Amino acid sequence: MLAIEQLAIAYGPHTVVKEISFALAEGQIGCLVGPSGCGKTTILRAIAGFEAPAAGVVRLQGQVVSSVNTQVVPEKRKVGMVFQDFALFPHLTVADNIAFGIAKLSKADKAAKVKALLKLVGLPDLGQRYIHQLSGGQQQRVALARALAPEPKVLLLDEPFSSLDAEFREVLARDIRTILKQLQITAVLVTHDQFEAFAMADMIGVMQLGQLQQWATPYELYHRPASRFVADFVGRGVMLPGTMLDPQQVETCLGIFQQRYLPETKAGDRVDVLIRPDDIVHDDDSAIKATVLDKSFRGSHILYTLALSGGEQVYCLALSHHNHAIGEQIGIRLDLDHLVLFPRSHGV
Ligand SMILES: Nc1ncnc2c1ncn2[C@@H]1O[C@H](COP(=O)(O)OP(=O)(O)OP(=O)(O)O)[C@@H](O)[C@H]1O
Repeated sequence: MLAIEQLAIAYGPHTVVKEISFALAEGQIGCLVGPSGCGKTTILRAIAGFEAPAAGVVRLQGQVVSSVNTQVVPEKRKVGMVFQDFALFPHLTVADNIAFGIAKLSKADKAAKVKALLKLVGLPDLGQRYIHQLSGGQQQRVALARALAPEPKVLLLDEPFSSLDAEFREVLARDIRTILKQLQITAVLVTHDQFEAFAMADMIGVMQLGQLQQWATPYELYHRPASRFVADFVGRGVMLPGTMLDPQQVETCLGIFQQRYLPETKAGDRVDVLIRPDDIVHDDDSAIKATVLDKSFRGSHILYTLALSGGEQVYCLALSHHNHAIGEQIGIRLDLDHLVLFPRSHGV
């Protein structure tokens, strides 16, 4: 449905998007995350037709809509957009805002469509309100309905939830995902918030300095980050120093761990092992003890920051009835499904 192939975009002498490729099938939701200025919005603008590529191709439904030689105008692309600031018209009612992009339809068709969209986004009775009479979340639902009214094939969402409370953001992201899946709309979301990306996306692209570091499912990104940058950017975790005993075993202060054969490593190599909070299990019977440095209550779980005997710090996500005080020693063990290793960065 949407394919980006070797896309490069430059502003004057600065190439801000560098040979990026990814694809989404019909109804799939992709998400671009990365630090500020890494080129996420520029990619959305290229898909919408507002930026021309310096190299590469954008395809929609198999057809080239952007290349060095081709640039289909935005109105002809069947691409809808939802922005961070909603860009709703304050002097129009909710219903008129939604009908804005479907002026060509008959009055009856327009009314029927607006009614159906209001129902779809969960605001069936608010058509006659004005925008200032709505909450931020309701306004964002109206912005979504307005973007969906012309029946786009692809929907682009640029930080659509960033002005909403963190807690509410995830709920709205899940609701919008359900709506997009119901309509089988292909969508690309740009966000700073990885939890929002996890809640919404089938595929996530992590960008850095105009390059796509990894394009993968949320599960793969979290558990098999392709680079140290992705490992640091996605999810919480620490790098625990380790030494390779052979290409299949690594020794750390938490024990010796087996892993799949890594031909590029040899005995004696120093590595960093990625340890996520859910890799460390609280276990009173374990001989390995750690001191609670900090704790953060998360409802069902507590996120502990622990100091190991050698001074290294790790996180541990424990069920919240395992309630321990700061300064207390608790037993832990490492429960790794697979190891993620990177060459030691500082040569320590
Ligand atoms: N119209 C423009 N002219 C020149 N440079 C631009 C223009 N628009 C964006 N840039 C630059 O291109 C780079 C990528 O910008 P872009 O807005 O795509 O980043 P982003 O990842 O969306 O950032 P943010 O998360 O802060 O919104 C930045 O260095 C930005 O300063």
